[in-house]
Amino acid sequence: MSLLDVRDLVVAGREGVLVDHVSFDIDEGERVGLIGASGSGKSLTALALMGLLPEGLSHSGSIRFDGGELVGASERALSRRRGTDLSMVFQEPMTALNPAMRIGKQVAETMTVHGTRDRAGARRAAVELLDLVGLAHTARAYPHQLSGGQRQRVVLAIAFANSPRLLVCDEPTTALDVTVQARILELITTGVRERGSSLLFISHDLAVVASVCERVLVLDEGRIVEHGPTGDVLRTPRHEYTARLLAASSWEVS
Ligand SMILES: Nc1ncnc2c1ncn2[C@@H]1O[C@H](COP(=O)(O)OP(=O)(O)OP(=O)(O)O)[C@@H](O)[C@H]1O
Repeated sequence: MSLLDVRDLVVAGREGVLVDHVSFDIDEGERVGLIGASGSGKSLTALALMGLLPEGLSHSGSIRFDGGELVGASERALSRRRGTDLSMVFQEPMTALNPAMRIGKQVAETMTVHGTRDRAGARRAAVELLDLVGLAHTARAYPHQLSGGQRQRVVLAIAFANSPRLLVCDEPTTALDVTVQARILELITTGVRERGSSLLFISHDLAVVASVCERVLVLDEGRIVEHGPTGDVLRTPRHEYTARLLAASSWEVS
């Protein structure tokens, strides 16, 4: 059985259908990329999985996580899942951080809120997690005192705090300087590998997807038009849309 099994996911708003009968699954420990042009429905697919769709949008279909149905689950059940079983990293780290709280406390709170550690244990674990992302000295800093890349590393420490079974990353390096992107990608891949977590990785950057993901899904206007092992899809795209995405990208067959 797959860890995540999405069947016929539809996300709709007042203007119509935005994600159109999307189906895919992710196995335990598998790293899957979701690519597609701007507006193709990548973020809405991810937000639906997390139970975080913006107001005015609704979803239907089935999202089974470890056998349990998430569509129609109570907000209480979903928020219990978020931060423990499921974790999400967004493009802009400031959206995930509390500007008025010290970094160390934010990381520790992820664990105390979900009851995975007591306060003293969470404090110790927070220091270790920050150390792992190369930020041991920032526990007492506030988010505005850090660079964008450092903030995204804090977000990763928080995302990994409870060893999620599925990490969803939505363009996690797009807002960052090219020089720090590689570091963030490395932290994501080692983080999921060490914990045996699965990964759904959204990007419009095919080179990044090729370096991180074993399998890829291609979304076009809300529909999955192609999927398969990353190398196969990027080397010999079957769908004309994927070929166009490739032509527009800097990714080169190696
Ligand atoms: N809150 C909303 N209400 C109505 N329509 C929305 C809302 N959010 C997104 N959309 C529309 O849904 C479609 C898919 O959006 P989505 O953000 O999932 O695209 P995306 O593939 O993630 O794009 P990008 O790469 O630019 O982030 C777009 O046409 C977008 O305009």
